[in-house]
Amino acid sequence: MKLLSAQQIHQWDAFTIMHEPVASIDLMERAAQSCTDWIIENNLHSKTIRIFCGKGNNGGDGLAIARQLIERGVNPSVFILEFGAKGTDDFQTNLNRLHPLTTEIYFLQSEDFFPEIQKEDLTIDALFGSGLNRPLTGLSASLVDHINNSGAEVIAIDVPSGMFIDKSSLGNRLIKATYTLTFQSLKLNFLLAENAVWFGYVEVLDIRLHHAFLQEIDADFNLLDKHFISRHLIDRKPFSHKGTFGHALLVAGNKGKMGAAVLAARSCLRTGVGLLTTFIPEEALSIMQTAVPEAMVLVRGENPDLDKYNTLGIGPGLGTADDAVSLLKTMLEKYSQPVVLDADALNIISGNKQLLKQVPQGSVLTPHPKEFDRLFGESPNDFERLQKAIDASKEYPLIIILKGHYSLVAHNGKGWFNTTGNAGMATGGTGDVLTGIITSLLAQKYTPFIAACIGVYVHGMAGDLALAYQSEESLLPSDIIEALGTAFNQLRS
Ligand SMILES: NC(=O)C1=CN([C@@H]2O[C@H](COP(=O)(O)OP(=O)(O)OC[C@H]3O[C@@H](n4cnc5c(N)ncnc54)[C@H](OP(=O)(O)O)[C@@H]3O)[C@@H](O)[C@H]2O)[C@@H](O)CC1
Ligand SMILES: [K+]
Repeated sequence: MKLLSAQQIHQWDAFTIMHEPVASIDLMERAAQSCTDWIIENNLHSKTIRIFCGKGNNGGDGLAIARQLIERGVNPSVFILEFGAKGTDDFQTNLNRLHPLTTEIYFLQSEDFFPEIQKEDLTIDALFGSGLNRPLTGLSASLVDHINNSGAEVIAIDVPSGMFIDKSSLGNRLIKATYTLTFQSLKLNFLLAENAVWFGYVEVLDIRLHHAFLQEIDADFNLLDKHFISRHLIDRKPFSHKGTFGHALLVAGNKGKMGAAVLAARSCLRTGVGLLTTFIPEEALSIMQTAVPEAMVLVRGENPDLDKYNTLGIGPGLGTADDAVSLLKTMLEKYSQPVVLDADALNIISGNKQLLKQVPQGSVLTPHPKEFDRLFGESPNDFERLQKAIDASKEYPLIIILKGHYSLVAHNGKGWFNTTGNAGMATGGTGDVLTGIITSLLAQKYTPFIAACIGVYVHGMAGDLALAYQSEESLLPSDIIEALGTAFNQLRS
């Protein structure tokens, strides 16, 4: 699923108007109707409702919602923010349609006109939508403060006012929404942690924009979906044998950090690798052989023939001491197939940036935001970090997974967001599980990009499935590993 920029969203609107065809005012009516229906279905219409409108089409939506609520026996009051601009045509038409039905329409020319809002009221924010082109100031900003300070629940129409769709809103004056009803599809702004406190619960309302438009446009960002993942799973043929599914070498673990190696080994095996060898410190031999009897073990100091392996997974629990640094250097010098680099492997590279150039083409890096910043430099906000990940995927022939609530797979200058997973997964060890999964997929000869996509998706999906018998508090990385089987079964069904 493509994620569109603000400009593309306006083009989609125009495309639908031309090709359905539908009049612009009727498309607004449809959008407003989906909001009105949602408000009634969720039983929010019994509250005192105050609708705040700008004079663009977002405000037009607000006016249409007001009329539709009146037609359903609800009596909202409407407040129109006067900020000098002339209303759009559809705003004006809806204002004309509303006038005969109510006297509760007020124009806000200064703060003196702001209405009192009780905590128990419901406010609808239709001030600014995707047409926002600069941060809010003056009267608009004061109105946003007034609404936020009331403590009343807020439904933001399309986007919380003050929030940009496709650039950072950090430091902007923003409506703090309880719910955001956004039209047709998720947008980039809803995928970033820095915006999460402002948009509340997000519901995507289908307003039947023309699907043909999506085939025509090129999007920089996409959402991974189940269909895409299922389509790329390779069948396990009846006559296959363990050699068919590759041999992975997992370079992981150090004193006090063998748990990371064990988790990565177990998730690698549960993802279907044919053979797994772990390359661990000698003193941890019995830990690994006991915890993961399915894995073979080589101990550090031995000199493995790397050509035997279809891929390497390097990093979980490795540490960053000198022995780990020289081990990573040797691996990168000797091995030329795509590998997975995580955790301490990334931290070592941050301290030895020249190593980045030695990482084999097609390798998958899985940094969390802090690791990413150490590798590629700090960013003032989430949008810039995202852009840096995209830029790095152009500069280096690598796949970069920027981990987060919606992890981003950056490849060849484009980004794919993962949609599975939950807050319970924000705990130590889940990254090791992901490394094991992707290492396994690479060994099975998935292309690195597909391995990264399937990896993040199935990892999050297993985390979601594990919530059937765990809570977000109690979820452990081992539960994710246990649920991998169900996740793969569901993806193949
Ligand atoms: N596409 C769809 O799917 C559908 C979209 N629909 C709806 O249309 C909405 C988009 O409407 P829109 O384009 O008229 O823009 P909107 O956000 O109302 O802003 C209005 C004007 O405000 C101005 N302005 C900007 N920043 C400002 C600031 N800081 N302070 C003060 N003024 C500022 C700027 O004008 P300017 O001042 O730059 O001339 C801008 O043009 C969309 O979110 C959705 O609700 C549905 O009805 C149908 C289906
Ligand atoms: K809004």
